[in-house]
Amino acid sequence: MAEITVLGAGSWGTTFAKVMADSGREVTLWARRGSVSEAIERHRENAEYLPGVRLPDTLRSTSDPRVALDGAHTVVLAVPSQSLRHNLAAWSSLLPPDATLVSLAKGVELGTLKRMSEVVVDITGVDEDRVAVVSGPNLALEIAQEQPTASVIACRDHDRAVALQELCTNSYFRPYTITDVIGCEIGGACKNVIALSCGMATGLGFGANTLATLITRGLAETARLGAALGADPLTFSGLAGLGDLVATCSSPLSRNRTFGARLGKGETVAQAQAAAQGQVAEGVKSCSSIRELAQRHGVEMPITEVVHRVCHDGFDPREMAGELIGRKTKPER
Ligand SMILES: NC(=O)c1ccc[n+]([C@@H]2O[C@H](COP(=O)([O-])OP(=O)(O)OC[C@H]3O[C@@H](n4cnc5c(N)ncnc54)[C@H](O)[C@@H]3O)[C@@H](O)[C@H]2O)c1
Ligand SMILES: O=P(O)(O)OC[C@H](O)CO
Repeated sequence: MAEITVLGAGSWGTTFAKVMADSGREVTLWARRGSVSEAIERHRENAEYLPGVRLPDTLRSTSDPRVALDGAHTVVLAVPSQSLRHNLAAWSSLLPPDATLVSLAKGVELGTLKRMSEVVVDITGVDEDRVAVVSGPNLALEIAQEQPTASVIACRDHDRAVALQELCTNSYFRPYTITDVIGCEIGGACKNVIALSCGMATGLGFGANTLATLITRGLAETARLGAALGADPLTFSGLAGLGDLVATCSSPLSRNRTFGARLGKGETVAQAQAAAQGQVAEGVKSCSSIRELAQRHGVEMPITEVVHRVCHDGFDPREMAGELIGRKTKPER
């Protein structure tokens, strides 16, 4: 049906489909619910996720994955991390041979502790050179409003990353390429957990010093995990590391930061979950898988540890500061 297919019509899937359509490409967006694809076709709007954003006429939408995937040379996966395996298993036989598979999800799978590109390889059996990852300071609504933004495309196959870069470069979206898939994915997954901690700090009434402390030490523990997994340390000072961390930890648009702020103000996890209205705050689940991954590799991640305890063990966010500040003193690096 189109040269590019985006599977998942949430905030980011819809926005990334718009980015590629605005880059002059034919894009089909698959939505789980027929009502969403019909509304996009009829009204050029995905009102639930991006109210007020007009979608380009060249962006088509369907709820039939067979129709969506027919003839695509690039398939973009835009469903939440913990549902990727299940969804991809259903789509696997429909994937066109040789298509580039692009992951937008930022998380680490519970149980397997795999990054999203590893899940893609696991399910489809494709060579890892065919899998690309997009990450960076990319709050969907700002990009949908065409605010200037940069991003990173990571793929072990540099030529494939450049080809994808050409497909999604336009007047408001500037993607860079890298080959460090591990660093890109670890940066994207960990920043959600650090954003939860920043949200908690904000909800508790703490100011800029606390936020800067969490962002900087959050970056340090993310980079430690990345190094243990074989990432390039420089990736963490780039858009998929520091860039995404700063955007997510500072913006009220971030679902993770917002979720954390609700906890900091005294809401329960269930209340914060209900307030999210089905939109995914990936860090709530990934704090557990990242913590386990860190333990497996002997990496210390104290902020992730505390976030996990708040989200899953009933730890009171008001105790968070004492817990982190009261740790044994040590050199900065
Ligand atoms: N929203 C952003 O600003 C943004 C930016 C960059 C990356 N991301 C990442 O992109 C991924 C997708 O995020 P999003 O913002 O589009 O999420 P979202 O919550 O807005 O929507 C997710 C989409 O997946 C569908 N979905 C939800 N659960 C599903 C399931 N179990 N099976 C099949 N489909 C399901 C929803 O119907 C929706 O279409 C996440 O990993 C997120 O971290 C989001
Ligand atoms: O809304 P969040 O917290 O899922 O963050 C969105 C993007 O990942 C920011 O880059």
